[in-house]
Amino acid sequence: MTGGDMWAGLGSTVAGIMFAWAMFQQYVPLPLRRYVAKYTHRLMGYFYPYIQISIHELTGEHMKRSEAYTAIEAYLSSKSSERARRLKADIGKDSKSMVLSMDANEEITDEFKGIKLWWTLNTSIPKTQSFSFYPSADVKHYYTLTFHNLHRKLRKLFTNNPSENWRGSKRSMWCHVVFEHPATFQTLAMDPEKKQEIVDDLVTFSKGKEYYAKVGKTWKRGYLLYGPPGTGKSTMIAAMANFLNYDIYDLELTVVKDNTELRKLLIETSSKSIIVIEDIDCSLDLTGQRKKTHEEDEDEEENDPISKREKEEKSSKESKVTLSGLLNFIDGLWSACGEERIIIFTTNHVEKLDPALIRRGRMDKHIKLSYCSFQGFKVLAKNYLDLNSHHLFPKICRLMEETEITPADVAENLMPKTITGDAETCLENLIQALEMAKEEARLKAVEETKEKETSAKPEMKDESLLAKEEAKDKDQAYPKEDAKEGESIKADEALDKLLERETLEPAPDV
Ligand SMILES: Nc1ncnc2c1ncn2[C@@H]1O[C@H](COP(=O)(O)OP(=O)(O)OP(=O)(O)O)[C@@H](O)[C@H]1O
Repeated sequence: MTGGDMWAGLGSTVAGIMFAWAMFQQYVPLPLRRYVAKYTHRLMGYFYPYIQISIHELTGEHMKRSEAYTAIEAYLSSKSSERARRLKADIGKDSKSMVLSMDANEEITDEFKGIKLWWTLNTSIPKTQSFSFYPSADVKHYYTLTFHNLHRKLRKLFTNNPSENWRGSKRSMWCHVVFEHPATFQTLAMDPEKKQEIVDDLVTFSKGKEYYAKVGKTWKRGYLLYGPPGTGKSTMIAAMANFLNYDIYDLELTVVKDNTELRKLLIETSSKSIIVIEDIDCSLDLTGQRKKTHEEDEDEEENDPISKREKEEKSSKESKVTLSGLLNFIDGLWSACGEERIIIFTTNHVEKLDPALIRRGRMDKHIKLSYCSFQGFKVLAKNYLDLNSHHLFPKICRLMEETEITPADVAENLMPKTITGDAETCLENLIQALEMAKEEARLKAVEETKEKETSAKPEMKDESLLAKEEAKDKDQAYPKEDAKEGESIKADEALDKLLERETLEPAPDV
């Protein structure tokens, strides 16, 4: 086939397609055309793995300029002058400077959190004007943002206590950033069986839509994560979110004004999300609020006017969320708005929490995160040093049985401190840290025993003094008429000696 034949063949194919398209548009009824269009789009979707988002310049009934369009224009302004080939010049707001922006049908490549994006400025021309060469006032502009389907769902981390650079809309009480924590259940140092149990629980929950509907329960689940600092509570939340592909709402209770605001925040959370209240024991004086009666408060205030004023000032700044408000948040009627939600409380002091807050049904699963076990260490050794075994492992195992160390401390020691730092040095660092922890624990125990002894002694002395005073009182109240002065002095001396002996004897263990 010659080049000329090929071009002639291609030309007639294109003409054939265009003719068929014109026939289709003219003679096929609209509902059928729509039906065909719908399925062609779906089919195209399999081959075209990109997502496109259009942001139109004029929106709404009154065709007002969209805020989003203006924001994108401003955002792209500097990028356009650097990267676009065809630029549009305009006079700036101050009428002195020239503002450059991308021209119609121009494309700019951009990057967001490592994801490649394309911005295009498009024009849509009304059908009646399609063949006019002159710009028309009816020509509408819109930006198109294109990115790969893979990045369609970026997990988000929301907060109700944002710092300056957090994004959010004026209407929402939550602000967000893209959630990018790398933690997974694989990298979590924990006993494998316990870990598997949690994973199974999450899978059962996420597939439980019908089950929850059948038993008449809202599709939500509460987890209480408790344990000492550095045992992986926050890390586990991140692993859960990554595993389930859920967003996280990090609820800072101390900045929530009152129960009404708490309810509003709850309503604004989306499905497929984890709502977290970290350090719940520090967030609110929940136990105090319940136990302290009103009368007690009044008594205290009357006795101390300064404390009353201080309290008033403090309470005007502090959150007025109450325990009952929080209980309502977890399982009140409003908590049923939305589904597939997990609520997590974390605490370092589970014993401080009001039992009502963490009873089963509210916090369905209580997960204790504890000091690092040898199994946990092996996970970290694999993560940090790519080691499955080492001749120092048995020593580490023995030390871990003898002392307590958090996974955070183990992780810190397993991180090479220099570029040339090898696995052996890291393991030796860990052994050193374990030996230090063991020694510290021993010294602490000695210190505690001493403290117990000293705190027990004054008590005994006090009791003895009391006995002495009582005896004296008795003597004064019922003076023995026949007792001679010398005898009474002797009795006192004997009592003193007795007391001296008692205070010198070691105190019994309490
Ligand atoms: N179980 C664990 N598995 C893997 N890494 C862990 C684990 N626990 C802690 N770490 C490491 O220690 C760091 C601190 O842990 P994390 O913040 O999750 O602890 P926490 O229990 O939430 O502490 P806190 O109570 O102080 O908030 C993490 O960034 C992680 O690198």
